[in-house]
Formats: sequence, C-alpha cells, structure tokens
Amino acid sequence: MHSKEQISHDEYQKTADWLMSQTKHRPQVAIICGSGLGMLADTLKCQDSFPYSDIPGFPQSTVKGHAGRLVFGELKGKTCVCMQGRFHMYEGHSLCKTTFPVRVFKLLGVETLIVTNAAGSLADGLQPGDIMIIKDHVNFPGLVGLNPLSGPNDEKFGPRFPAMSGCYDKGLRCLAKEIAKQLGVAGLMHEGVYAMVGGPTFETIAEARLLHRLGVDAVGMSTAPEVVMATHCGLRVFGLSLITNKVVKSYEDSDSVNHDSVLEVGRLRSQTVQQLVTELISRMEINNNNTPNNAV
Ligand SMILES: O=P(O)(O)O[C@H]1O[C@H](CO)[C@@H](O)[C@H]1O
Ligand code: HPA
Repeated sequence: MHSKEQISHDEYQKTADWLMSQTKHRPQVAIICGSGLGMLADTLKCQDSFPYSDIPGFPQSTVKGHAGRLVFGELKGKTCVCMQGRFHMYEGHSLCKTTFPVRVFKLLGVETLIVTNAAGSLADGLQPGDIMIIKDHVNFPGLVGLNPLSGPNDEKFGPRFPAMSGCYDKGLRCLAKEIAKQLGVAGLMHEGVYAMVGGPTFETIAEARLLHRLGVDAVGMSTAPEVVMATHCGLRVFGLSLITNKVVKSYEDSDSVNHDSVLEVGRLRSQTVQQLVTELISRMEINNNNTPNNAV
C-alpha cells in the first residue's frame, strides 16, 4: 500500500511555489516539531503562518500535540520554517505524504533540517526529561520495505541508492554538545540511537526487551522517514529526542505510558529544548548552496 503512491516533482514544486507566493521568507533551516514540542516555533520573529489545511498538497495533522501549522520567521539572523505538527505513518498517511514537506523544504531552498521527537527510553541511563542527540537510527519499517523512497526514483532529488551512514551531521552534533555545556544542561544531554517503530501501539514488554538487546537507546513512531528523504536530497540533518518516558521492560513494573504524559514532559522541558535549538541555529554555518532558484 505504501509504495504505490507516488508524488511527482511538479506536485512538490506547486506547493513550494504557492508558499513562495504567500511569504517573503526564504528559509535556510527547517524544524520539525515532535509531540508536545510545537513551542519551538514561538521564538521565530516576523512570523508568517499557514494552517496545513490552507496549503495545497499538504496532509492534515490528526494527533493531539501537533497543531498543524507551518510557521516561517527569522531566528538569530537565519530564516526558518517550522512544522508545528508532523505526519505519522500510523495516521494512515502513505510514507510519501508523511515526508511530503521535506522535499518542499528542499525546493524552498532549505539547507539544514532539524528533526525533534518525543521518545521512550530503553537505555538505563536515559531518564524522562533527558535530551538525546540522535547519532543514528534504526528504521524498522524501512528494513521491511516500508521506505518513502520505494518506487521509481526521482533523480532530480537524489540517487537510487542513497547512503545513510552519517545521515546525522557530526559537526552539528558536536556543536550541540558544546552548547549544552555552555547552557549548563550537559547533565541532561546524551547521544544515542533512535529506533522508529510503526505505532500507534506502545511497545509490549517483549518488544521493549528486543529493542534494548538490539542496542536501541530510544524508541518512537516518526523521524526516520523524514531523515531518509532529507538525506536523499542532500539536506544536512540534526535530530533531537526528548525522552518522555522509560519504556517498561519488566513484568514486575506496573507503570504504563500514555500520550498525555508524553505531552506533559514536552511542556516541562520546552524552555531547555527551545534554548538548545535557538543557540544551535544561531551558531550553525550555512553554505547557501541551495537557493530556491537552483534548488533541484
Ligand atoms: O515522534 P513524535 O511525533 O514526537 O511523537 C511521539 O509521541 C507519540 C506517542 O505519544 C507518537 O507519535 C510518537 O512518535
Ligand atoms: N514508544 C514509542 N513511541 C513513543 C514512546 C514510546 O515509549 N514515547 C513517546 N513516543
């Protein structure tokens, strides 16, 4: 089902052209806000914002904690576009639709994509409220063929067989660690491997144990398809997981996770995540090698 739907270059371009006709902002950085992290858009100055329902070709957000707005604005000298709400495979979107905005961002001239998410921790050292810089991911749906790049390849965006080693930029990961130290939040910061599962069910104990044994540090139901699409079309990627819960790994443990508690941790840590992302954007170098005119 997921591999059959194809979106043509023209369709992405139409959406990009519509957005460029509605705003003067030409973003260099795109941010995708995870569950409960929509406040990342609040720091943008001179905002132009568009409900997804007004944007031609855009899917709709259906998940609580994902407002469904695209916000353009300026942040510390960089022009940004921020998705207040992402699309998940479990909402019934095809993977092409789930990742639709990423190629639109490329056509808008974006160079760097910042992905954020809420995730459950499997690693013993990761506590709720901690922040994990994503070093790498395991794309479980992708491993069994549910990949947004399945189907005919569009060479205008990237190659048939894109490498995914190094898809989370090392320079940005180092910069984020340095910033965390300077902000006095290094104690909350970790680096690790994120795994995407299909959802919408949270993990069984047996699944949690399996993921833990496989070396996964944190698990969620998003991000990997966006990063695959971004890497394919040459965007630089930085990823952050806010750890919102410990995944239950013991049959003796009576805790259980729910989406409201996931959102609550987002609210509690919003300021710290905001500071980190703002500083990162402020200090990152932009190469300006993807202006809208020569984008793809
Ligand atoms: O990955 P984000 O969108 O942050 O959301 C995470 O939180 C939701 C579950 O509470 C799931 O959608 C999971 O993927
Ligand atoms: N599992 C999967 N997705 C999640 C979790 C989790 O424990 N927490 C937030 N998103």
